[in-house]
Amino acid sequence: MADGAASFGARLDAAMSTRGALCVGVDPHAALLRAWGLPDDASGLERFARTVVEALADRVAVLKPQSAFFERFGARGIAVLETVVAEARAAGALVVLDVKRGDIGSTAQAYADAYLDPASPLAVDAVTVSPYLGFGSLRPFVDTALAHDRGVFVLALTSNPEGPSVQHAVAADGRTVAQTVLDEIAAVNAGVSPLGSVGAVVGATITGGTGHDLAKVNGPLLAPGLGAQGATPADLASVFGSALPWVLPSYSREVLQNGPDVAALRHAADTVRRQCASALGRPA
Ligand SMILES: O=C(O)c1cc(=O)[nH]c(=O)n1[C@@H]1O[C@H](COP(=O)(O)O)[C@@H](O)[C@H]1O
Repeated sequence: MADGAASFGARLDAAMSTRGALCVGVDPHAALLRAWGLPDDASGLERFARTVVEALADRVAVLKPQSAFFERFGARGIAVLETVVAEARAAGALVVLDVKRGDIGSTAQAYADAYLDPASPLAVDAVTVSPYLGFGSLRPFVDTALAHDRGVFVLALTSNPEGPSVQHAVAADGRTVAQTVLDEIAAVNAGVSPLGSVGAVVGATITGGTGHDLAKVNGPLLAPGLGAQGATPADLASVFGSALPWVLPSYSREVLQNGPDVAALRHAADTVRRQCASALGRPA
């Protein structure tokens, strides 16, 4: 454990206990900026993202900005992202930057330094990463995260319909590609209590009993795909089975479409948090 702080897994576990299991994505789609009456430029981006932070950062466990929506405004967009990350963390939310990185090891280290070293201007609590250059290529992310009490969420069973063509492919030893990813995560998290700092991304849309062993991951299971992509809290039990205690449900558009009214954003987040709590068997 670094810096005398608690591990990301421990901080997330505590946040899910005190604030409830909910991640809200900060996804400033152009269409949402329009719907909020904002210009599709860096000033509109800033108003949008800071309103979400004002509404939700003091009450939800996790905020998850989607990096591309900030990057599309260049340096000004990145400056907004830095502000949003700092304000969200100051208000007590954990920040997971959805940036889906993955590269050869030497370059992966530079990405890890950019997002997971507290000395970086863009340091966050955790990032999303892609294992499809081989799980071993993620070692710099995992090592840097653990050294600084940060986390990573590794794409395993993504919510998009194209995912299974790669992730359900069967490797030489008979496991699916996704199961090999889940097993690698489990190995990193083995023996860690209360929760490992390496999570898996498992879409709530992955219904139909895929037979993957999620319970032994011993880390958080980020579950996007709820709301706008069609999955509902009622799907969580069949997708996650005995792994329900580790599920972190994630919504973006379903909540964001209620802005810019702060009270309406709070009400929407509270509604989905309660619906998910009931599905996950957590206190409301
Ligand atoms: O890593 C992610 O966050 C992610 C993984 C995945 O499998 N599916 C998925 O939708 N996401 C992200 O989660 C968010 C979903 O947004 P909504 O569909 O509006 O709730 C987007 O920012 C996606 O990029």
